Amino acid sequence: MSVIDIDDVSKAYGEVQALDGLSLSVDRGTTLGVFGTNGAGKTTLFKLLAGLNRPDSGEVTVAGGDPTETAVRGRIRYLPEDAGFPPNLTGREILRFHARVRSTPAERREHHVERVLDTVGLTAAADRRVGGYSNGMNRRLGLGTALVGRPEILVLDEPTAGLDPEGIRAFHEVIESLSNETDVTIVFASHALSEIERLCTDAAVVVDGDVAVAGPVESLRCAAGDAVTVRLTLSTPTAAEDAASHLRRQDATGSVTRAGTVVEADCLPAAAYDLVCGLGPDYDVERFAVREPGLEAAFHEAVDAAPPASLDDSGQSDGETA
Ligand SMILES: Nc1ncnc2c1ncn2[C@@H]1O[C@H](COP(=O)(O)OP(=O)(O)OP(=O)(O)O)[C@@H](O)[C@H]1O
Repeated sequence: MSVIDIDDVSKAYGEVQALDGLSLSVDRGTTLGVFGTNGAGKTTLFKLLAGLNRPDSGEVTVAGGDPTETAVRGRIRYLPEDAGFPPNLTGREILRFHARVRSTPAERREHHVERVLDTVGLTAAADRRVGGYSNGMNRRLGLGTALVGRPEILVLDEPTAGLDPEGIRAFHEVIESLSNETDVTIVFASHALSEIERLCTDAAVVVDGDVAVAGPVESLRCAAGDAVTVRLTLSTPTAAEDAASHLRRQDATGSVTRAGTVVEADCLPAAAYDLVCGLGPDYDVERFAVREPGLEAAFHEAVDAAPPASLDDSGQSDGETA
């Protein structure tokens, strides 16, 4: 059953058409990754979902109602890209405040705040002023505020942007446990396709204010084609060029490229290991790996298929501002 329905929605900022007839429906319990080019309209879409803006035309329905209505908005949590907090308050005080605003009963408030701190890994830093928090800690606190009061729908705008690998791992663990253990619906924007492949059941590619392609991650991956890329590392550039020439003569290979000691060849999955073995002992292959087609291929297909944005006299595309 769908919990988000976006029907033919458009939104402009002056001359800039940020969303252009976008439609999308999201089932309850889905973890949806939204990705696209810069300025494609993701943040604009998220603000509509969070009830912070209204569309110029079309309809946005979240949890059965209009997200600009207070009762519906209370079921949604939006974490913007640049969530900021009063620097003099501690993490615990900020979460307490959110718990109070969201009507968590007084007798359960402290316990709830404690649990949220634990979930986002901020227990040790709970009583420090957030002015001294690192960027990663700030992002985690932002996620914590979004989790207060057990929301039904989480809308997270690039929550891992600017985080170090440890911060990204901590965020991934929170999202994985939320999607495995609850039926919360999570919509998040990311430029990291590997993150979407790892965490999401579904993905949507937004291009020029519209959804270019959407569906289960697995289907998008399959639709992106069957070819795998075999990546070989040889001991010298000369050896790599010899191996590349050998591979180019094989019927099973598609495109073959070489850069330094690395050779990449496209082929069907079943042919990958035969190709490597076929190089035989004459070629000193130091390493090899097989990369499967992923969302990256689906993304490029969607972007390439979208009609080009028209250019104005200054040479800027009409989907961008200076
Ligand atoms: N308040 C605003 N005033 C004017 N133009 C805006 C405003 N907000 C967004 N835009 C424009 O609308 C378009 C869509 O912006 P939006 O922020 O939704 O894209 P995005 O996909 O989130 O981009 P990014 O990946 O770079 O964060 C862009 O051309 C942007 O410059």
